[in-house]
Formats: sequence, C-alpha cells, structure tokens
Amino acid sequence: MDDRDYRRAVAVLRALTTGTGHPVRVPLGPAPADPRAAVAAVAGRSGIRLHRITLGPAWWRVNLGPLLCWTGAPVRPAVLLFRGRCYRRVDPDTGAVQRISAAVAAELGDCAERPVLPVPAGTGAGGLLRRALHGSRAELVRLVLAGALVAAFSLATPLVSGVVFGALVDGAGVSLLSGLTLAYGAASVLASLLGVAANLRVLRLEGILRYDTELPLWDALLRLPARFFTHRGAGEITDIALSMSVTRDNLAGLPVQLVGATFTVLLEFVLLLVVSPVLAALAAALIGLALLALLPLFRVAARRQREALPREFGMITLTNQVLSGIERIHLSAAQRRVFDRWSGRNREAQRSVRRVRWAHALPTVLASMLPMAAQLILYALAVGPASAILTPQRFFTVNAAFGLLFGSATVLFAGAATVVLVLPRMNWVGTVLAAPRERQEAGADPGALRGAIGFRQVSFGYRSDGPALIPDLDLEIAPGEFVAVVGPSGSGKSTLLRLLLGFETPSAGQVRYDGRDLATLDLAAVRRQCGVVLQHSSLLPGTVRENVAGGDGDPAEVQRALRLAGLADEVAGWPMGLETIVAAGTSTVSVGQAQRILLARALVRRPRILLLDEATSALDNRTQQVVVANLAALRVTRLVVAHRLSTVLDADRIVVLDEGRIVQQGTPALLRADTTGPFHRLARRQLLTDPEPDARRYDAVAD
Ligand SMILES: Nc1ncnc2c1ncn2[C@@H]1O[C@H](COP(=O)(O)OP(=O)(O)OP(=O)(O)O)[C@@H](O)[C@H]1O
Repeated sequence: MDDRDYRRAVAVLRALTTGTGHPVRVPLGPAPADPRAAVAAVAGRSGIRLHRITLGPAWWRVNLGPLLCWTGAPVRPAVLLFRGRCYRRVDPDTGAVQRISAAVAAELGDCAERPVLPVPAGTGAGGLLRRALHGSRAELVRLVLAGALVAAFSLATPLVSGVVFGALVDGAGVSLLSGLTLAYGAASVLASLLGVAANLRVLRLEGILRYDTELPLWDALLRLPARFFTHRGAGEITDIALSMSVTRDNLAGLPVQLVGATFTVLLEFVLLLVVSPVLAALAAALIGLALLALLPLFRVAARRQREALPREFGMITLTNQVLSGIERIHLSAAQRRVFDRWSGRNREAQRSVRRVRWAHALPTVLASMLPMAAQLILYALAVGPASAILTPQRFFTVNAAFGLLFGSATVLFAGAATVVLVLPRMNWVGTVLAAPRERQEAGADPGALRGAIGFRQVSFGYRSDGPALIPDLDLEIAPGEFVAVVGPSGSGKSTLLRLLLGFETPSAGQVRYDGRDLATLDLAAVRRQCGVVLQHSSLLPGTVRENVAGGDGDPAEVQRALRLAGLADEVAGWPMGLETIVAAGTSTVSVGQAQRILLARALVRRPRILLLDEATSALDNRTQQVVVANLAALRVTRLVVAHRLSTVLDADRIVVLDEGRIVQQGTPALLRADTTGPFHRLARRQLLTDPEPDARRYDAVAD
C-alpha cells in the first residue's frame, strides 16, 4: 500500500463514516510505516469492523463485514470498492443508501462492481426490475436503437425483392440486378452485425439483472421475520428464492427478439401503407383477429400456471420431508404408504405441468400458422380481386413485407405466451418483496448487556383473532441468574424464548433487556450477545469448527466453547478433530454430540445471556452435570426450557408455566416441598409417562 492507496483508504473511511456519529479523524498525511494496520485502527476507532482490506496495483477494495452470500451469511454494511471507486454505502437496517461524496468518487476512479442494495419492503417484482435497470438506461436505449436499425435494414428485403423480381419479369439488365444484389448483401451483413451487437447488450443487461434482482431478493428473504417461514413449506420458499433465476432462464434472449420483432412489425406496416393502404389494412385486421383469438388462450395459460405452482411447491416440500425422514419411514414400515402418497402427488403435479405446457403450446402453434395464412390470403387476392393493383414489383414487395411482418408478429405472440407463464411466478416473488422486514427502523445500541431480562405485562397470541396464548406475563430475571421454565407441552415455554429473541412481537407489554424495551433496541446487537439453542436447532453441513464459529472462528475460542459444552476431549479423539464433517441428518455424530456442538456454538461468542430450549435433552446424566457445572461457572444469565425435570434441579429458580401463565415459581427446594403444587403434579405425571434411566432423580422430585 503506497501513500496514494493509504490516502484513498482513509478518504473512503471518512466518507463512509460521515453522519454515523463516529467520523474518521485522521489527517491525510503520508502513509505510516504499516498503512494496513493504520487503516484498520482508524476503522476500529470509528466503530467500523473492517472485514477485509484487499489492495492490488490497479484496484483495491474495502469490505465492511461479510457480504451477502449464497450460504445465507448475514448482511452487514457492505461497500465494494473496485479500482478504487466507491459507489455508495448501504445501511443494512434501514436500507438507506448513502452516496459517497463526488470528490471521493472522483479521486477513486472507476467502479467495476456494484453493492447489493437492500430492497425497501413493499417494492413489487416490477419495482425490483426497474431498480435493477435504473443505472442501465443508456444500455437499454442502445438495445432499442440496435433493434430499430436491424428492423430498418430488414426493409431491404421487401424493397429489393420487389425491384429485383419486378425487373426480372420486365427483363432488366444484369448490371442493375448485380448492383441491387450487392446493396442487399451489404444491408444483410450490417443487420447481422447489429444483431450480434444487440445480443451482446442483452448479455450485459442480463448480467446486471442477475446481480441486481437475485441478490436483493435473497437479501430481502434473509431480512424477513422468522414467522414468515413458519407458515410456509420448504417448496414454496425454495421456489420463491429461485424464481428470479428461473424467470431469467425462461426469458433469456427474449428482449432482443421482442425489440427486433416490434420494430419489424411497425416498419413493415409503414411500408405496406405506402405500397398499398388496402393491404396494410388487411394485415392490421389479420393481426387484430389473431390477438382476439389468442387472448383467451393466454388467460387460460396464466390460470393454469397459477394453479400448478402450489402443486409444484407441495411436491418439493413433500420430497424434502420424505428424504429427511427416511429413517422414521423405515421404522414404521411406511415405505408403501409414503410411496403411494408421493407418487399420487407427483402424478397431480405432472398433470398440472402438462396442462400448463398445452396451454403454452396452443397459442404458440396457432400463432405460427399466421404467416402462412396471411400469405395464402395475399396469393388469393393477387390472382383475384387485387390483380389490377398488384403489379409484379408491388406483389413481390408486399409478399416479402407480409412474410416479415407476420413472422415477427408470431415471435411477439410466442414471447407473450412465455411472459404469461412467468408472471404468476413473479407474483410469488412479490410476496417476499412486499412482506414487512423484521425491523424497519434501526434501534438504539444496547451497549454491553449486563444480563437482566424480563417480561413486563406481556400479552401475545400467534393469531390476532383468537385468545392470547400468553395473557399477561410478568417475569424478571436478574443478571447471572439461572431460571428454568417448565410446564406441560404447549404451555408457551418456547414462545417465551421467541419473544425474547424478537422473533415474535408482543401485542401488549414489553420484553426487556437491562430494563430497556426490546422494541426500541437494535435487535441484531441484542441477539449477538445472546447464546441460543432453540428446540429445533440443527447442525449446518460443514465441519465442527464451522458449525461452532462460522468460517473464520478463532481455534482457541472454538476449543474453549467445546470444552464448556463437554465435547472437547471427544472431538480431540476424532481423526479429523475440528475438521470432522458433520451435518444434520447424517450419522457422523450422535444426537448428544450434535446437541453439544450446538451448545458450543451458543457459547463461542462469550454471550452475557444464554437461552436454551431443550438443549441438553439427549445428554446422559454425567455429561449433563459436567455441562451444567461449566455453565454455572460462567456466571451468565440462563433461561432454560426443559422437559426433563432432573435437568433443572440446579436452577436458582424454577418457573412453572401453564397456558401461558406462571402458576408457580421458586427455588427447586421450595417447589419440591409443596407436594400439592403444580411442579409436583408435573413431576408425577412425567414419572408415569416417561420412566427414563434417571428416574431416581424424578423420585427425588416427586417425593
Ligand atoms: N408459529 C406458530 N404459529 C402458530 N401457533 C404456534 C406457533 N408456534 C407455537 N404455536 C402454538 O403455541 C402453543 C405454545 O407453543 P410452544 O412451542 O411455546 O409450547 P411449549 O410449551 O414450548 O411446548 P413443548 O413443550 O411441546 O415444546 C402451542 O399450542 C403451539 O401449537
């Protein structure tokens, strides 16, 4: 990094931090001895976590945090600087785009990459497309111009063929014909070159569209509240996520064809008007008639596609379910039943697809008959009523013009049939774009949390029209306290954790961190300080290290977290150690080991608060005691949801929940002493229904 690079880096940091309350304060002097470290230090002082600084001889780039990527990594403020120029800074929470000052941009040169711009909630699929094409107006104009020129050159065909064939009929000399042939050849070559140029434009536009529609769609998906996904099948989500690329593949090459065909239709029509207004009127009438006949077919195709899509989603969801539950299917010997169900649904889905294909093919085939029909009508007119006005030259001109006009009209109709199929898919994309993001406005920085959490007069129900699941809850948990929540199935224990994490919003009351309402805080900053294992958390495909700490975790921290989770020794004994590949649904690790990897993941960032939902249910008693002792030594706040009552006897306080209400709370000793209380009843019931190996400890509870 030389002086100039250093000055650029600092200038960009300065521009990035303008208005953030942490402006960069360094003079633009000569580069220090270690400019890279100096830039990182400047960024650190300014509240920016520099993820990577990459510098090359002719280009350089500063990334603030990981970029949105296909693995679903969180979106952090991202600025891509390439060949030194920074387009804009994007605030990931508000979506606000901050332009970098013109002076900085001018100094920094040319930009070759574009940042991912979050789409504001409510933007439709059309809006996304318009946004994506916003900076490409010049490109679009060139595409249209190229299409117009290609169409203009194609006028040569009817004009030249009229003159040539007319002249041949009249017995004209060779010199005239060869001159015309040369001119025609030149026009054809030019038209072909322009066609190639237009296709190249489209390739570029498609590249831009790919980047500026797919990535913002993924970005929007990742920002949606968790409940958006709970009511939708995997098929629907997968299809929505892939819709943009499916759409792009379906429409590939279509823009060039449509632009060219539109201009050809218009220009050939003008030519016909000049040559023979009557035949021009005939052509217009034929196209009008074709349109009238095809419109109802387009409607049918659109309706069938709308009906077919949910079936397609259902099939993907069912296939996922079958493949992920293959062991359960074997255990219950349900292969035949599952196969019948799968093949029945598959038949239905295939039938829908066939109906869509037919509905798409029919207008396309009918439209392809149009040029021949038009030509036949022309021939009939030429030998019949129009023979007087159609001189040989006129006839050949009109004949070629008819061919081009109706050929292009066919292209337009076939294109429309494709677009009609794509639109319903785009409506599904619209549902993602229109859905409110998790939190629209940026909340206040919670700072380093002390660990006090609580619910103040919280009411909540998953359905706004039904009775509240949690009618009116008050619960305060002090920093460092270990509180266990127990209660019958469906009493709302997991829902408490979802409320604490901001996945659900209370209809009344406050969820509180350090006495502050979560609704006013920066959700991401709060979550970063919580170690969480939810009931259905599962491992990600990858290594143990990646599962615990992501791609760039400090190995020492990973080891520490594994030690706390009681797994370090076991992992050390595996041949691949931390690099052992694990994944949900595979048998490389046991359920208990998977639970401890998840626990290590929750612990690796040294959280102030631990929220655990059935996080140790598969551990044996000895391992469980080790883990509980390790967690106790951390002195962090713990809110633990557990079914196995033996796992909560070390808690500072046990809260018994029933139908969303606290029906009993106190120290384990107090609750055990109350032999008529809800905790005792719960323990007895559990002993009857679930006589597990550690029943002796239940006995201790139930006695
Ligand atoms: N996303 C959701 N949408 C609608 N209802 C839900 C949702 N999640 C949970 N519920 C319902 O809310 C109630 C409480 O669920 P919750 O998972 O909080 O109970 P729980 O006490 O943790 O149960 P368990 O001990 O069986 O895990 C249940 O009746 C459940 O069906």
